[in-house]
Amino acid sequence: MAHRARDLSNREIALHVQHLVKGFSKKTGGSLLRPVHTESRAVDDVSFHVRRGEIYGVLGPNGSGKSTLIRAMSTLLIPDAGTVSIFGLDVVHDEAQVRRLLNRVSVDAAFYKKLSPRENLLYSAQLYGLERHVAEERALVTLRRLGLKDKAFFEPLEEMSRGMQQKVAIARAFLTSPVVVLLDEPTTGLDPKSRRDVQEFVLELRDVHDATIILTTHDMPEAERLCDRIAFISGGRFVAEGTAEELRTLAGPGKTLEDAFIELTGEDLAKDEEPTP
Ligand SMILES: Nc1ncnc2c1ncn2[C@@H]1O[C@H](COP(=O)(O)OP(=O)(O)OP(=O)(O)O)[C@@H](O)[C@H]1O
Repeated sequence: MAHRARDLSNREIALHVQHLVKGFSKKTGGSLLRPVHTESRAVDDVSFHVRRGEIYGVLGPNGSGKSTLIRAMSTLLIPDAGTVSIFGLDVVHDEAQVRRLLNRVSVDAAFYKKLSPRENLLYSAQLYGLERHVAEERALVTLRRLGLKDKAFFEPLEEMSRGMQQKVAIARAFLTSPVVVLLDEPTTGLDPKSRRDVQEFVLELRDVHDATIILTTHDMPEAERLCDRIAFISGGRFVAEGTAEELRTLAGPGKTLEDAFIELTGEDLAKDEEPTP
């Protein structure tokens, strides 16, 4: 399951996050007319870099800041402080150029549910300025690769399982052949077959297309299988970073990645995990 660490030290830096902070204001008391708001940091001074062709995992429990981090990296949220750059381009100042290099896949992907994957993907292709036949061919190749039957391409999305919809979201993200891919919990809630299809696709993206991938997960075996390096996030902060082996070693001889996570964050990831169907 665990793979040997690859040496990526001579590769260029694809993504560089420096002292990133993003907070949200929440109503914590007061009255209807005089509410009291408190600012809490969902991402609290996070710094890391990812090299070209690397798969970097951010592992943390519910509410630890994973999605906020992904959204800030993908230009959807403006950081309160700190910077994110993709191949030297700043995600805030060079947003249009960054969007050509990067795409995000998340479970909250918006689709026209009464339309088929084909119709949804062709609509997105039009927004991206892609030619229809190029987009259709690319989407079909990705969906077949992810194990979706051709006939599902023409059925309404609302009739599809969550796993199938997630595969369509992945195919949409790849219409533009992004060089940096942000995958926010790509396999959460998927059945074992779909989970494996998605994981194999992620490895193929790295090996065949030289993509740089940042993924968030709750799933320890997934992080060990896919990621070159892993960061543990807790309360919006990175508490440790390294290869799975380095993180296990931090916890001591004979320890698992889960032991390391509990020891370093004081939290138990297993309590969040959705039962595998
Ligand atoms: N739009 C928002 N407005 C207010 N608070 C928010 C918003 N988005 C996130 N938060 C808060 O920020 C914190 C981090 O949330 P985030 O969704 O980034 O965590 P997560 O690790 O992705 O969780 P999950 O695994 O459940 O998706 C939480 O306390 C959450 O309530």
